[in-house]
Amino acid sequence: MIRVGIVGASGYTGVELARILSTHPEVEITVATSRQYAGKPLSEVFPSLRDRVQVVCENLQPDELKDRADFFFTAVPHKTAMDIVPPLLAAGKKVVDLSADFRIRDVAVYEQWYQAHSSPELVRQAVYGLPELYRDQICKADLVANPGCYPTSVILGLAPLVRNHLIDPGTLIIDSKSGTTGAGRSASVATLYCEVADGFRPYKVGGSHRHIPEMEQELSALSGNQVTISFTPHLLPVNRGILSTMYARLEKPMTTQALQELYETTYGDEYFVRVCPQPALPATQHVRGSNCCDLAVSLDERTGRVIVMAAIDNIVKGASGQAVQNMNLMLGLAENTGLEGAPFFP
Ligand SMILES: NC(=O)C1=CN([C@@H]2O[C@H](COP(=O)(O)OP(=O)(O)OC[C@H]3O[C@@H](n4cnc5c(N)ncnc54)[C@H](OP(=O)(O)O)[C@@H]3O)[C@@H](O)[C@H]2O)C=CC1
Ligand SMILES: CC(=O)N[C@@H](CCC(=O)OP(=O)(O)O)C(=O)O
Repeated sequence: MIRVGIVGASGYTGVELARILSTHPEVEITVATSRQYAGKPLSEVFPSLRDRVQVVCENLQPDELKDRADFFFTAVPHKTAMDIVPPLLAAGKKVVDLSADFRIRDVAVYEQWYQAHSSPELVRQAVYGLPELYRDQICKADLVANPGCYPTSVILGLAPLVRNHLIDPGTLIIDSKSGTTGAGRSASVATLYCEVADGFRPYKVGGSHRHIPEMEQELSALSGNQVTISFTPHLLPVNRGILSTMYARLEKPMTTQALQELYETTYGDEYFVRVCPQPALPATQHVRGSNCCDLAVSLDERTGRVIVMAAIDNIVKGASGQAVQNMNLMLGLAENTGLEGAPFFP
């Protein structure tokens, strides 16, 4: 069995990693960290893990952690991971970092949106962990930067159109909605029950969300030209799920059938990307608890705009499930090991 460590096990992505890894046939969780819950079994912090996960939370520094596992997930806030990852890599461990710290290849852009980077040399070494785009590099990587939740839905949704220059990127509008687990488990007024339940609101409007540079980086790489997007996130009164709806003007007229064939051809061999048959549309409840990304493409013939819809579970394909998918590739395991389960519905 491969020994796996979860750094930041007491957060929402941490508990989801523990849940997925608890039934993974090739790994065992040998260490889990949390400062607040040090000394407590993880199954006491999350009773959902009772009798399934035995590990006890510890408050450990990276130097104390490194001999306790062969493979690490860092599921801590951005700006924190950049100081935890380097000693683990120096000790010869492989790491999937769930934060944003190693996702942005241009350090100056990272520093503009986040803060000064303490390990810029590792940014160059990191591979962006979207397996459907970077599978070969991920297989050889020691450090994988797991994508953000919104970018996972958006990049998978737009890749076929952008790569083939079928849309005018200047007309791209991305409208995304996320469940509240996306905001993490720390207490804050914005995520109190009364602030979220029974309502629906946009936030970080006007190009201020920090996932914008990540999406632009990947869409620009696919296009070969700079892509600049309009992106508005919204907070849904549900625990899990992201639905992104993306609009752009087609460069030349296309039929719905041609668009459908493009998506089916692009993703036909992908286990986790499911292209909905026409006229079905994706929904967050159809991917819940799974590593699936459901896509649909539609044509607005009146305006010449194409509409792409993508649904994921933000803490599975948007975080911990994708992190395990990356681990499987990095360890030479079948990519879907431990992730084969169907979504749970209703
Ligand atoms: N939630 C989501 O849908 C997604 C999250 N992500 C990213 O994954 C990472 C984890 O997210 P999430 O689980 O939601 O966050 P949470 O806030 O729920 O959990 C954060 C975890 O990190 C630990 N932690 C916090 N600060 C520190 C620190 N300074 N040193 C060591 N440990 C620390 C916390 O435990 P303690 O305070 O007890 O030490 C906790 O276990 C973040 O970078 C986030 O941006 C990425 C995609 C989607
Ligand atoms: C609903 C909600 O608040 N979502 C978070 C994004 C989720 C996330 O974890 O993004 P990173 O991995 O890049 O930190 C937000 O908008 O900031």
